[in-house]
Amino acid sequence: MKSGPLLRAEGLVKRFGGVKALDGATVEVRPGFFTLLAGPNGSGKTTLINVVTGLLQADGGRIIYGGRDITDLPSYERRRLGIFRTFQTPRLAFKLTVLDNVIVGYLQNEKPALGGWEKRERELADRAFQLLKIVGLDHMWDRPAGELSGGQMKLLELARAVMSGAAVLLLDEPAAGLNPSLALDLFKRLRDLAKTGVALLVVEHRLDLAIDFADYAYFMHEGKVVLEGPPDQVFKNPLVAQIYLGE
Ligand SMILES: Nc1ncnc2c1ncn2[C@@H]1O[C@H](COP(=O)(O)OP(=O)(O)OP(=O)(O)O)[C@@H](O)[C@H]1O
Repeated sequence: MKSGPLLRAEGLVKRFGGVKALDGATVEVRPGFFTLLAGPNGSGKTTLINVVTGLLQADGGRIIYGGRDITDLPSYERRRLGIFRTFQTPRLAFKLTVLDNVIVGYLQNEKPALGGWEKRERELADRAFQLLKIVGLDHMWDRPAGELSGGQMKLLELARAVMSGAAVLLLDEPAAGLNPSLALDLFKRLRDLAKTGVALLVVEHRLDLAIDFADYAYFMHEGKVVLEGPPDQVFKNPLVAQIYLGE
């Protein structure tokens, strides 16, 4: 059974002086779905993510999350409701272990009651370990996070975000700087993470690399969504080549 959208950004408009970075873009993300956001340089992908997280205020359109209009909510409120983004440079505690970095994600959000703490600790460690398995870092659980590679740090950050209660995760070019084989591995992990029920919206230039892993794709051009559908169909559409060639 397919679930409905958890978040819908509808008719978004964002201007920077004379530039319309977003010109009526509409996207939806669903729990359990890896949704791809592609398009050439300057097509508005990063701006869309910034508007959805509340880093930028939209000039038009609205954002509906879990049935609620969150267009005017500040970014920290959106985060509290479960809308997370990751940053280019992972924000980790490099001296703490990989496992503790995931657990810290939970503790940042909630302080369990003192009674029953030991049981709780066990549960949290189990949950954190499950997430590490999904992102392929379980074998590194007791190593300091600072020993991970760049790609692994990104995966750890995602596991921590899910542990912190992320329901929607927005990722801006997570595979930037990774060679194609590592990028494929990352996308496979992202697909597995989405399957746990989180809604992923991932900006990626290299549409062909993500095709086998994403469930749905949007293709943007000049602030608009010009194509959407199954990733392989979007990629095959002649408009994609035309737009990239015309860049
Ligand atoms: N803070 C800003 N001030 C002025 N113009 C901006 C700003 N941010 C983005 N723009 C402009 O808005 C348009 C969309 O930019 P955006 O960064 O969203 O595109 P993008 O698709 O993410 O591109 P890229 O793939 O290069 O990151 C571009 O023309 C860009 O120059």
